[in-house]
Amino acid sequence: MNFEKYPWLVDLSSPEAVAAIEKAQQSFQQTGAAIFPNFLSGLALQECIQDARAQESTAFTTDDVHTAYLRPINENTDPLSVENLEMRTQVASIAYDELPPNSILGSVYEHPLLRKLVSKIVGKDTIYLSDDSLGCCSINVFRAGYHHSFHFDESEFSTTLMLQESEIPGTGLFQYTKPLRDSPDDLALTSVANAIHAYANDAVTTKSRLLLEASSAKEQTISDNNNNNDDDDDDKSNSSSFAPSLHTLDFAPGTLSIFAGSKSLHRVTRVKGKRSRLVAVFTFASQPGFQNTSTIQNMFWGRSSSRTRPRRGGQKEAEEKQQK
Ligand SMILES: O=C(O)CCC(=O)C(=O)O
Ligand SMILES: [Fe+2]
Repeated sequence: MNFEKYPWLVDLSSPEAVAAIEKAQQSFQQTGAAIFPNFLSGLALQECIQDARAQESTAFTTDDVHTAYLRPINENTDPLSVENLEMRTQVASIAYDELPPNSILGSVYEHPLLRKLVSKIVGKDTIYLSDDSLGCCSINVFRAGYHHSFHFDESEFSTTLMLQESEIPGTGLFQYTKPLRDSPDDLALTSVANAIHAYANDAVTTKSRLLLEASSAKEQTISDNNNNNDDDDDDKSNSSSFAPSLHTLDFAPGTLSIFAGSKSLHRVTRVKGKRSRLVAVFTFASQPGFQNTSTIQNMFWGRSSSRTRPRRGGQKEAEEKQQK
């Protein structure tokens, strides 16, 4: 971690830390993400990039379709509903158990300070490392042509660390809406339909129901706007589609991003050029023992495992202490 750029990290109760955290909290709540440029730098960043490059060619590649909710098709709902709209994603991912046993990336993920910082920004007293032996801390590899369609994450809190940008600027962008819902039970159908309709219409093969949902959302938005004139800029709907605004993350190698992955709809646009886009994904949960479903494990790592994340020396004790 870059203690030169972020000296307040060593004391999160200092006035500097409180001010920086407050700013990040606001950004997280209003836009759906907070970023810390150069959070990792120098040799530590170089080592993470080297580990990622060493494994990228053998990482499992998914070329599959999924809904925005990353859930199986709901047979009880209209097949044309946006709930059942399947979009294509192509991405490779280096699983946690494919990283070297004592990787720097793993030690950043397990560092108690990172958890403390993320918990303050997402507004929780304590958050826990994921217990998923594949997806707790993985690296996304986006080769030329790869992209990740709009979705909400299964994991509650997502944190990413940019390692390597794609070669062609303006490609492989991480784009996200403000939080659209409070819990995974809320499908936020109208906002999701509007966003997909406005920004990813090429993904829509069967449009009729989506258009219907989007247009009913339009009516809803009009009446919301009539009742509420004090929206700030981010809340203003796109005038042509009434879709939630789409933000693009300002992402450079070493940038840490904390985003509301389970509440903000997000995607990665298609990558162009020879260099892969490499992004580490750290996942956290509000309860200990989180594991991804086997459907998600199979989709992104090509296998499923209920093994718990291996602990390094001292880690087991540190986590037990955290839970007390
Ligand atoms: O590669 C990224 O920036 C994040 C992609 C993503 O949304 C995910 O892996 O769930
Ligand atoms: Fe995601």
